[in-house]
Amino acid sequence: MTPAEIAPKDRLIVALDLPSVDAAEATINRLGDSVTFYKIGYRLAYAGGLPLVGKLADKGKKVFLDLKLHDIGNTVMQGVESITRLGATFLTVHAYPQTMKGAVEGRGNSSLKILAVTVLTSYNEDDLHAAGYRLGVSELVEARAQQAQVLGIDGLVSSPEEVGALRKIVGHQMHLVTPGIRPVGSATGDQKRIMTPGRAIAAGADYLVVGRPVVEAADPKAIAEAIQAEIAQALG
Ligand SMILES: O=c1ccn([C@@H]2O[C@H](COP(=O)(O)O)[C@@H](O)[C@H]2O)c(=O)[nH]1
Repeated sequence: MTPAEIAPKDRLIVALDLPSVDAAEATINRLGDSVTFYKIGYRLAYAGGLPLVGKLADKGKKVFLDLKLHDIGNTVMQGVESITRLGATFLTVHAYPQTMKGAVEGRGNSSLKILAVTVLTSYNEDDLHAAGYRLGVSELVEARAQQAQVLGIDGLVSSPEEVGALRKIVGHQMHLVTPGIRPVGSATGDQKRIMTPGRAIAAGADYLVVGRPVVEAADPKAIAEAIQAEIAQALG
């Protein structure tokens, strides 16, 4: 399936940033058939959440394993090789050349898709400067996208603000996945480069990652469905 063929509903990835497998399963049950794609990150993975990848896949759901790996190339390669057996659809690594090269080797011919995290959505120009980078956000995102493409990475994680420029660089061959999504009226939290769901899709994002606005809502299903409706409207 090309990114353009993804159904509006399947473009929402709900981040299960919850403290336990029980809490995650309760949220998954409340979301029911509405949500087809889940993200498991540090909080849940380190609270015993990795077996949930296979359980969700067995139920026909897709899983984005957001482990943001970064180590020497050989270690990344071996780690990714192990992760190919879990049943996830997407796995993140940080967009450093050795890391991306190792991840592509470890993924091999499996169905796992590797996403490179370009610049975290909680970073702005000052944060990058404080971390020792000379390039600004858009320059670094674009440079990393070019390296990722050459190395055979399957997709990119960026804020929706960079998606238009990224699409011009990588065309439709790579999945563009954007956290930093905030429906109108949602708290920003620690995110700095944000957009509403409709604007992110109009900018060209393939998938939107939404955590707190859904999982901390009084009615997560109603919020998820409202985001999916906004996605459908933006796709026209
Ligand atoms: O640049 C990045 C990369 C990953 N994330 C992850 O996405 C979700 C966003 O959650 P919200 O509650 O909607 O802010 C979270 O799991 C992050 O680890 C990101 O935000 N930015």
